[in-house]
Amino acid sequence: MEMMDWWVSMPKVELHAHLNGSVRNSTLLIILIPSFDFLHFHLLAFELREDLTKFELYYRELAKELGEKGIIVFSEVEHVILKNDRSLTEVFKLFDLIHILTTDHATVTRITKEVVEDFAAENVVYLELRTTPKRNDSRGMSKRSYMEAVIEGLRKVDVFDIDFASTKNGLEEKGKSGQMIDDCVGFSRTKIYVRLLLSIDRRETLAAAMETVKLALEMKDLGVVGIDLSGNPKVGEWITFLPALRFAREQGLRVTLHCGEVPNQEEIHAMLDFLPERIGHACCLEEDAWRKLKNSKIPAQVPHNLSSWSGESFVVWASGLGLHITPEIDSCNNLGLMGNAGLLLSIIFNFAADLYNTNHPLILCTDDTGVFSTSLSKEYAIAATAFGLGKKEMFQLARTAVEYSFVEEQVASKLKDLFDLLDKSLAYND
Ligand SMILES: CNc1ncnc2c1ncn2[C@@H]1O[C@H](COP(=O)(O)O)[C@@H](O)[C@H]1O
Ligand SMILES: [Zn+2]
Repeated sequence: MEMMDWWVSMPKVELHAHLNGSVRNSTLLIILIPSFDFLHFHLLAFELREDLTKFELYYRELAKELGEKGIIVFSEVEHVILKNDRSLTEVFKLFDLIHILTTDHATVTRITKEVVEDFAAENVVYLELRTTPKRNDSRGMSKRSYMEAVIEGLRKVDVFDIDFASTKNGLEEKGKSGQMIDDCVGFSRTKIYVRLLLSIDRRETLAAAMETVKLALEMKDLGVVGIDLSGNPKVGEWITFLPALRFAREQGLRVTLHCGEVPNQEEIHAMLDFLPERIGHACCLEEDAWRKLKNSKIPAQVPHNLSSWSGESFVVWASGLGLHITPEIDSCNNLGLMGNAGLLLSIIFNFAADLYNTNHPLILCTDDTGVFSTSLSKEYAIAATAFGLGKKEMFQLARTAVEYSFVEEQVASKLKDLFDLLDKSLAYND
C-alpha cells in the first residue's frame, strides 16, 4: 500500500471554512451544465483543485452561460475569472456568482454533504463549518429553510460516520460504530464531528442579523455553536451588527469576527475590544493593534494560504510591520503576487513565527477550499515548510486547535483523547 503523505493522514481540525467557498468545482460545473454528464466522470478523475488553469477556464464557462441567460453581465466578471491573484473585491464577485448557482434547497443540501465528506476524506476529525443563512423569495427560501437544507446535507453524509449535534438529546449521532481507531493500522475509519457557525454578511441590515442570531439560538440542539461576522470587509460597518453580536453572546453563543482583512484600524481596535472568542485573517494590523491582539490572547486563524492574500491589503499590512517591499502593481491595481512568492513566504513566516514563538493561540485553516484551490492538508504542508516545523509541531498545532473550537466540553475531551492516543500509536515524534 502506498504511504499517504503525513499531512493528509494526520488528524486535523478545521475551524474556519465557509460552506459556499468550499464547493467542489466539479459540482459547480455539473449544476451549470447538467447535460454534460460525461464531464462528471471526467472531472472526478482529475484533481481540479491542483490545476488553476482548468479551474479558471471552468469559471469562465460558468460566467458565460449566466451572461447568456442575462443573469450577470459577462464583461464585468470576465477579467476576475482569468486571474489567480484576485483582489478582495473580485473574490466577492466570485462569491456572488457561486451563490446564484448554489442557493436553492437541493443544492445547499448537496454541497453541505460534499464539503463535509471532502474534509473527512483528508482526516479532519472536527469541522466547524460556517455559512450565511440566505433568504431568497424567488426560490421560496427563508433563512430557516436554508438552514434546514444544510442540516439535511449533514444527515445525508454516508461515506463517513458523522456526529453533528449535541448528543445530549440523543438525536443526531449517526453511524453505528463511532470507531475512530483501528488498532492494527492506525485509524482507518474516520468519524467526523461537525458543528455550525451562522454567518452575518456585512451587507445585511441589523434586523436580518438579528434574525440569524435568533435562528442560531433555535438551532443550538442541531449543532449551531456560534455566530460569525464576514462578507466583503470594504462594505458596511461592523458597528451596525454590534447589538446582534452582543445579544448572541448574552444568549450563550460564541462569536468570531473577520477582523483586519483590510487596514481599517479604528474597526480593528473596536473589534478587539469586543473580545471575540476567535478572529479570522488579522492581516492588516498596525503596531498598536498587533500589540492589543497579542495581549488579548484571542486565538487567530492565520491566512498563510498565498492565494488568500490580496495585493493591496498585503502591502499595507507588511509596511505596518515595518517591512518594506517594492510591489509590482499591475494595471488593475494588483500586486504581482506570484512573482513575489518567495518574498511573501518569508514575510508570512515572520508574521506567523511571531505568533508561534510567543505562544499566541494560532490556528491553521482553509477559509475557502474551492475559491482558493486549497485543502487543509495542503495548508499544513505549506505551513510546515514556511515555518520550518516538523510533524511533531504540526501535530501539536492540530491538537491545540481543539481548545479554540466552540464545541461542547464533552466532545472536546474526546477529541483530545483521540489525539493523545494517535500521538502514541502513530509516532508523530520525528
Ligand atoms: C476571503 N476572505 C473572506 N472574507 C470575508 N468573508 C468571506 C471570506 N471568504 C468567504 N466569506 C464569506 O462567506 C460567504 C460564502 O460562504 P456562505 O455563503 O456563507 O456559505 C461569502 O459570500 C462571504 O460572505
Ligand atoms: Zn473567512
